[in-house]
Amino acid sequence: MGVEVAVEGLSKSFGKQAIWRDVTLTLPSGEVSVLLGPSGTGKSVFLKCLIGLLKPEKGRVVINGVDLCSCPERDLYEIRKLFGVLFQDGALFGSMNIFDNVAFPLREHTRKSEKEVRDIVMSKIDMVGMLGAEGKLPGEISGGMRKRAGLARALVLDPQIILCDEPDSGLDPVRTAYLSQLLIDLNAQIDATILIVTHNINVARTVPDNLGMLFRKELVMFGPREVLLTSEEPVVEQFLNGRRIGPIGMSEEKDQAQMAQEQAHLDAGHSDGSLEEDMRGVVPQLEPTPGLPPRDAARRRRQRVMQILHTLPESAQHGILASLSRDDYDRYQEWRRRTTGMAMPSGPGTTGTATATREQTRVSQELPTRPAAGAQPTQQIPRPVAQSRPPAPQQPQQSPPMRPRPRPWRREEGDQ
Ligand SMILES: Nc1ncnc2c1ncn2[C@@H]1O[C@H](COP(=O)(O)OP(=O)(O)OP(=O)(O)O)[C@@H](O)[C@H]1O
Repeated sequence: MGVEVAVEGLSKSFGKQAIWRDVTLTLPSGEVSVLLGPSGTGKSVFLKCLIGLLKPEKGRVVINGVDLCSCPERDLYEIRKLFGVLFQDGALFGSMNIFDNVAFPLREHTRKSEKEVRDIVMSKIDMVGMLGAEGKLPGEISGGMRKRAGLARALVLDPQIILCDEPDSGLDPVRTAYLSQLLIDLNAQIDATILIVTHNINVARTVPDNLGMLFRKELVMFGPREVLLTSEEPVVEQFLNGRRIGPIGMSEEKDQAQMAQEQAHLDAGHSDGSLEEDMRGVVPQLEPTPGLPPRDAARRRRQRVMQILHTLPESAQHGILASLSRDDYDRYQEWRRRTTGMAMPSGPGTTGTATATREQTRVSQELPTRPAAGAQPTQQIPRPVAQSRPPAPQQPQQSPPMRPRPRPWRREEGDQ
């Protein structure tokens, strides 16, 4: 299983330029997380700090009890072996064929025989669906194939943590969808902790268990995907919908005068370049391809999130509950009544949602029989960014009864 990555109070600057400060988040073991953020907010810098390529001024990155920011070089070397990194451009050696590119880390860092190297390399090339292309040079294959070759190379040392820097950059929407599926399939097969940095909204909506965003040199939020996907923070709404109207400008931030000018332009009936449709809301998460094992991380994550459900904003609770089957909902309801004496918010629990899977049918055995000691949200709860709004209710018993939001993805009767 992948390992947890705990980031505590991390701050990074280059000279006088602060990139971000006081970033705290946890990548839960084996789960898939996505980090969003406008260009230049320091997402790539964050990945480099996680792997110890850049040194932050403050804070800790703790993996297996070792702080990468302060440990001796030899410990850092060992910890780095846990990582596989997919760089933005694939970072393949142009003069080597795909086989040799993928074999490179094995030949550099292990003493495996050529027979062993061949077996491992071919299995990873197979995993990313590139059998037959191993003799080609990077210049002879498409951008999407280069990404997959880069992924095969990232996998070759059996990493427990995989970092992907904009895996979709330069790919068309269809290739991006295939790559998203590949990442979920990989997670099902190897249960590695995965962090993806991207601007791609479809990837953000459909791939991760957890979702976060960097903006204005801060981590705006990080937590279960439903929190960000249902957030009303202006920066999140603007980013997910790709609007010009909002706090993000061409050079990251705008001043009030520019915001007023753009609003007047919109009020005058001009388009701001976005679609009418609101891209917020929880849509079904990708499932592993049929025939692959279910994702263990999804089961663990469900259990974890159900324990912190009452601490999440109401709209996120709706999104989470809506994805449960009736049985799962009833089971959780019973557990909650038994352990807290509180009733669940009303709403979901109809059978056969689109996210009800063979795995979800097992959840009834998996929900906790008692709350985990000191169960806390593992991540930050959203903070107001550009505008403040009343805080979401923290205790379910204080919440008004919830009405389920429309669930366009709910399965029709008769669907499998
Ligand atoms: N080694 C470096 N030395 C000085 N400044 C750097 C260095 N690396 C990155 N930066 C600066 O840090 C800032 C954040 O860069 P980064 O590449 O992390 O942004 P990003 O969010 O990944 O952007 P994009 O989405 O466009 O890829 C930029 O202003 C960049 O110029």
